[in-house]
Amino acid sequence: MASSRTPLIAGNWKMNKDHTEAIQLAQKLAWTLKDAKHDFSAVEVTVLVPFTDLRSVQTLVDADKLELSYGAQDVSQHVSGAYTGEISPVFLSKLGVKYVAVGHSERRQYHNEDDALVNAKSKAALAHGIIPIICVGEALDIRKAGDQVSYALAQVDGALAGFSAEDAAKVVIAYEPVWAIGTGEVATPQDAQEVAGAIRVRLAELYSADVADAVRVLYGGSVKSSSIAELMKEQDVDGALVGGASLDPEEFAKIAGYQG
Ligand SMILES: O=C[C@H](O)COP(=O)(O)O
Repeated sequence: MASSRTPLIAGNWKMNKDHTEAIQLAQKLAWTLKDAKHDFSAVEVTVLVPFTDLRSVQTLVDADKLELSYGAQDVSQHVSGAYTGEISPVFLSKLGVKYVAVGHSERRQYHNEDDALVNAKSKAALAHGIIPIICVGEALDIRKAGDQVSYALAQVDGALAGFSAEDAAKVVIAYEPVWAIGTGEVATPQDAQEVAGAIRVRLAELYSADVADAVRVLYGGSVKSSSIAELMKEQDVDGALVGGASLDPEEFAKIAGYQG
């Protein structure tokens, strides 16, 4: 990755860990990172936790003055009102949330989220000071057809429609090929670079070289401590969105410490 961007290692806990388990996991992660003398200014670490864990994690982070940041896995595009079951970006902001995953493939698949909704949610997050981690990536049939780049770029175009350059520069984009999520089948570093590089070129076309340079592009899909270092050698891969391995604090801390 280029040195101007701070790498981000984000753990997506998905629908795992209740609020008491969340405290234990976040605490264990913080201790493990501390023991490893993790330099948060060199590699940022965040955990995206279930909504019901946020208050507990916030309390722990505040009480222990942890450098670990935290976020949510989804957000409503609305601020308030008759939207049963939705969580407002205002609520997340009040809980000190730094990041929110938007358009994860599991949301797209199980909740029919489309690019227009991803766009609206990303705008809502940014409007309340929360950085969206916008997820894009192709299913296996699209990869087999060789259309992975055009597919991901269309998702990026849709997610960023109407964004100012200033707002676009703030987002994080996670390239997560669906066929690599939870399957143990990690994309090769070259696969990750192909799409991450194309996303950066598109950002330069849509906005400017400065915006393209500012945006962090993560790779996600079966990332482990054994695969992260090679992925991070790629010029346009600026970090990882880690699912299963983020539930093991020692493994996740090793991923975050990939340089060491
Ligand atoms: O958000 C994370 C991704 O879906 C990757 O999950 P995974 O590391 O379990 O494959």
